[in-house]
Amino acid sequence: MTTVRALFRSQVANLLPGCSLPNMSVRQAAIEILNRVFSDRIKAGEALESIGATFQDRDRRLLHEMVYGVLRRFYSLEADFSRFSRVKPDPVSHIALLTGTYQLRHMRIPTHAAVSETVSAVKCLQPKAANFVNAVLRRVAESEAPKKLKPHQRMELPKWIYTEWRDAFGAEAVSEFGQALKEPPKLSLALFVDRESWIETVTGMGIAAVAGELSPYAVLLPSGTDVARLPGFEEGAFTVMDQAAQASVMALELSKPDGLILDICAAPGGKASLLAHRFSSAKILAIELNPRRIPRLRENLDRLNCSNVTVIQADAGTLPLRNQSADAIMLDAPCSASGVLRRHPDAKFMHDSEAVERLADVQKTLISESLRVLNPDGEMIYAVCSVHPRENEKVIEGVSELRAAERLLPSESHDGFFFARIGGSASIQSISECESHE
Ligand SMILES: C[S@@+](CC[C@H](N)C(=O)[O-])C[C@H]1O[C@@H](n2cnc3c(N)ncnc32)[C@H](O)[C@@H]1O
Repeated sequence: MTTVRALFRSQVANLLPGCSLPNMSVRQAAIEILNRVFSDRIKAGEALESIGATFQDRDRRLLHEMVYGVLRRFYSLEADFSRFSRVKPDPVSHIALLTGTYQLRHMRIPTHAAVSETVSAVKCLQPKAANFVNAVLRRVAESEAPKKLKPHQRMELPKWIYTEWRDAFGAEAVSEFGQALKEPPKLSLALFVDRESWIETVTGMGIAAVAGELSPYAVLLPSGTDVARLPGFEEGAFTVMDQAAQASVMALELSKPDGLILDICAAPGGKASLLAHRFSSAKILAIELNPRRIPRLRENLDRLNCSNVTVIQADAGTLPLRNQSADAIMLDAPCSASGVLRRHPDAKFMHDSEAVERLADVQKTLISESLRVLNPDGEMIYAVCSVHPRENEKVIEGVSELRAAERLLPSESHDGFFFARIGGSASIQSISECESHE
């Protein structure tokens, strides 16, 4: 299978003198960031944070829109310009054509500027390709967007994801939620103060805020709302968290109000903060493997006034805890993030089908280790922000004492999410054992 990464692997842009930071143009920076995402699997947010920091506000917003726009619309953009290119473009030209076509089709930038500025960026990065990119973009500008696209291009999904979802959920359902995945999401908050009066205050400021239906803590605001300007930000009145993720925390039951809850795979702390507010008499242990993510985790928990949470750095595959010592567990396992593509469209390019298999193995290991430390009277939630059946029901196939499982497919008002409630005395039968009993 040709993955996007294989296509871009061969080349990282070699910058010419005068083309590097701080002289980089917005288009050049967009090409550089996208190249890092496609070839090095650097997260778009991280690349934008480092390269984007050198730009003024207006240019930074433009850069953000170009990068995320290309990531969201990659497949239709590629189908569009490919009609006018007889040769396979080199990596820099490929990304420049995606960026130029995005500006022409989806941004209110005059045609002349979209083409010439993109070509100038190519002159810096790959001078020999400038004429080619210029010629193709001119043809795109003179033509209409293609009327016919393949289903995976229409849904802006890699072909393997489209096929897997079509087979699992049906073409109609995929086309419905695929539409939601293409658009930037609403801002979803978990609010820790009185919801009704906060919504009233925000509505009074001219911002349309509504209560979310999946969690009593959820509030939805228009996409692009500036979080820092909302009342109570500094005081920790809320955290940004999709309402589907909140629903997974709301599904957890704790039999002993002052019991010990483990929040496994905790950074940056969204679910830990909701657990802390929902179970204010409980002791919560937030466990995170990656030491680089721990300062942000602590900072968030401090801002959100979660004094009942202790953070530890540990591998959830071998927890430093005694058997049956926890009363409840929230396991938010690492996954392919296929349910949050509208928020993180770069996730389409980070994982291939084989990676999903490897992630499913990790998820099973973490469930098994969680069950070791869980009290038989307690319960755990297994949660992932992916809707691939291989990371959902397949992972829990051999688990006994499965109390409930829910998959929320992405929609306009929430991300895609899966969570399962598992009883503390559950055991795991391996898949091969299940098969041999059939
Ligand atoms: C989906 S994110 C968790 C989001 C978090 N629960 C929240 O609500 O904000 C997954 C996290 O798991 C961490 N992680 C991955 N493998 C882990 C392991 N073996 N043990 C502990 N943490 C792990 C990652 O570093 C990452 O921070």
